[in-house]
Amino acid sequence: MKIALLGYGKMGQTIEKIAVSRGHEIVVVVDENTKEYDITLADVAIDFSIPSVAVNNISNCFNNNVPVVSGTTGWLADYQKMVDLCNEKNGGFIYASNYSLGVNIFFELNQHLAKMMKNLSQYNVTMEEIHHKQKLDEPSGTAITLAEGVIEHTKYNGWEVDKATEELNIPIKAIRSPEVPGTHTVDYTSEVDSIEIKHTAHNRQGFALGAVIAAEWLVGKHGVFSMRDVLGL
Ligand SMILES: NC(=O)C1=CN([C@@H]2O[C@H](COP(=O)(O)OP(=O)(O)OC[C@H]3O[C@@H](n4cnc5c(N)ncnc54)[C@H](OP(=O)(O)O)[C@@H]3O)[C@@H](O)[C@H]2O)C=CC1
Ligand SMILES: O=C(O)C1=N[C@H](C(=O)O)C[C@H](O)C1
Repeated sequence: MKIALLGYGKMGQTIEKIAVSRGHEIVVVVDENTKEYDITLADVAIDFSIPSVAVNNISNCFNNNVPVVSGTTGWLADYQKMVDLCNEKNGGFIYASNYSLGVNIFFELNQHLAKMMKNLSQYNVTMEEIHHKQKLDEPSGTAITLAEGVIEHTKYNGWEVDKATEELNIPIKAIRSPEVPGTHTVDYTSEVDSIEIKHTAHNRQGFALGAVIAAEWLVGKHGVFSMRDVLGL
């Protein structure tokens, strides 16, 4: 498979190693300094860039009939626009806030726990995400997905960073600490006890492997998909 890497930072470089080890070829690499590139050289594009360019990168793929796996976070206000463009162009698209197998299992666990807590109004939910200091967005995309999972099944109807000013918003604490690849905690606390679920990434390999597996899965398909589709969860 010929791959275009849109974004060649911490993730782009990790993805390159895993993709090559699985027999794929990197035919396009794009970073901040790239002036022009031919996306049509690739069978699939993998975008791990920065929030301000993600929409442009993804649109360029759809406009050139190249399926795209998007891992960039912090641009989701435009997600529906990209879904519409994908459908209009009959393209192939996967966005996931987190591509690691472990986090996708954690997402399922989070939803299952939220369903069980549905009627237990004595518990208040709080979340915490910890990431390296270079991260541009907060809260993390993963924390937003976790919050959406809780909101779907409980009394909560929104989220806020740090402190919640609305009673039914989930407060998400975003901590920045050197070198942390990504740690997420969901906590239910009552007067008498707490229930906590936590995922800790030890490095970026899980994210990168998941993104390459998603790209392998997407080639030849048309439509908008998720990691649940890829992993058959
Ligand atoms: N979904 C998931 O599983 C995961 C998502 N992420 C997300 O992926 C994104 C990238 O993370 P990470 O690799 O750690 O970040 P980095 O800052 O290490 O890398 C970002 C890259 O984007 C490049 N870039 C800047 N402008 C452009 C442009 N116009 N077109 C293409 N690339 C550009 C930068 O170029 P230059 O180096 O020249 O500045 C850099 O190579 C973030 O949004 C992060 O939240 C991260 C991990 C997992
Ligand atoms: O920026 C990162 O590093 C990460 N970003 C993703 C997010 O925002 O959730 C995924 C992972 O936590 C690492």
